Amino acid sequence: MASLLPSTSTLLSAYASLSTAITLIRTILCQMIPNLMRDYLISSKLFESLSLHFSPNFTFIIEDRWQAVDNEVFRAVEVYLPTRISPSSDPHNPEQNIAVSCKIIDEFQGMKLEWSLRSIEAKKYFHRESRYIRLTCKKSHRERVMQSYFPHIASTAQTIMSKRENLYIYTYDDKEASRWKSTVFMPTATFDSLAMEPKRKQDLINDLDTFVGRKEFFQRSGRVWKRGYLLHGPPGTGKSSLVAAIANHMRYNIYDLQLHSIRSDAELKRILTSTRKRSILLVEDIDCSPKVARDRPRIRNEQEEQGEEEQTYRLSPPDAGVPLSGLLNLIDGLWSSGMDERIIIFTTKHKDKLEPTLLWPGRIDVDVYMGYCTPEGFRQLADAHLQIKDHYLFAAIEDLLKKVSVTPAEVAHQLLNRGKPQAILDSFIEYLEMKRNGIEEAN
Ligand SMILES: Nc1ncnc2c1ncn2[C@@H]1O[C@H](COP(=O)(O)OP(=O)(O)OP(=O)(O)O)[C@@H](O)[C@H]1O
Repeated sequence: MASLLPSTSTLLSAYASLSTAITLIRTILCQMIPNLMRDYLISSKLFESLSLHFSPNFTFIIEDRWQAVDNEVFRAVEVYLPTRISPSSDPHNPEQNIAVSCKIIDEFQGMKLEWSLRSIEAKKYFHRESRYIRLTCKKSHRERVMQSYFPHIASTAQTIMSKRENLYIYTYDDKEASRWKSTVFMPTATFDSLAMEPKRKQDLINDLDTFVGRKEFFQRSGRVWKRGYLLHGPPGTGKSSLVAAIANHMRYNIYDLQLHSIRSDAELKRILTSTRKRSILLVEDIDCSPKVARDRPRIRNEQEEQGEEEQTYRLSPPDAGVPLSGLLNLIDGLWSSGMDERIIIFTTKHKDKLEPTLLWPGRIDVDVYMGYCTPEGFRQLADAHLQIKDHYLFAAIEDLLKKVSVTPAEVAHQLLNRGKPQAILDSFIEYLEMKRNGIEEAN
């Protein structure tokens, strides 16, 4: 089994030259490597590279995780290397794996670079297999590797990732492997297909675009490079569709965080730190988040005092997740320690039920209300579903929409009926009239 750890004697003999090398590398990093790549390198455990003192070669070790956090350098290399294996490998598939132990030779600016992927089996059943990548080059090339080759890998990987066809949605799997599980996500919703008041839609798009381009602004002003959105409104008004449209627009993957499936703050911290940059952390229906977890002993005491049967208490799961406040505190702390370039989206059907702390400035930057279908929204939906921009029945429909609360989901459902536009619109008018009569009867 491969081991990352050199023997004590190797360590002692290598120590002097290694510490000099580390100082040198740090200097090179600070002076020559672009910010983005420098972040990558510093966050990786690159400085722990093992260099045999007398060897003409220098070996970098890049681990897949560093202090329980996914290593961005490892990720970039993982995306870059398949493009060096064969022309037939699909550069747009970020999940394409490199075989363990296979050697890949790359050439860059006259340097020969030898890569190989290794894995270390889990020693205990609750450990995970870890992987690391070795890059060997001539010792004399080490500086150029740091100065030019790693930045080249970072920019190539970033280009590939931004052009990739697939987006991924990650869900946390606490039963199988206690890690995020990815599924290809093909969002059909786009900003074009979304029924939303045009100005609000454009403002939102501008806000997202501005966010991407403002890394330096955030750094200069000492602010953390992240953006928080709260989407709220009744069911079926397009909150999930808007999340998909945002992911589509940004080409960001989504991490769908189900608070009830997390057992402790420590677990939450671990999985949050294993999310990747340029992604959306989605926390849906936050008004339903498990607030009871911390309060459970108190609830039990109250129940016991009230003489309720023990069975009532047992109906609630033994460990129903961490409360939203725990998530918020953790996110504040993590974001201020380098978990930047992320979007976090909260959704709720009941903004009024939210803990006021969630709405603190800095946590939510943009508040988006998704409401019932407006005449303008109806026109957008009719265009998307029936490919018609105008019709003599629109006036009657728009008039009814001002009197009846109908969600865009209901409208979309009605417009999906089969038949000619005339028949579909007639039947939609009937539907609206029935709803209006229902409301009037109830009144
Ligand atoms: N604003 C909208 N524009 C276009 N389509 C919409 C809109 N709102 C809803 N829809 C349609 O209705 C379906 C359900 O909407 P969606 O799941 O996005 O609503 P939601 O507000 O997230 O609902 P919930 O709160 O119940 O999760 C969507 O798949 C889409 O077809």
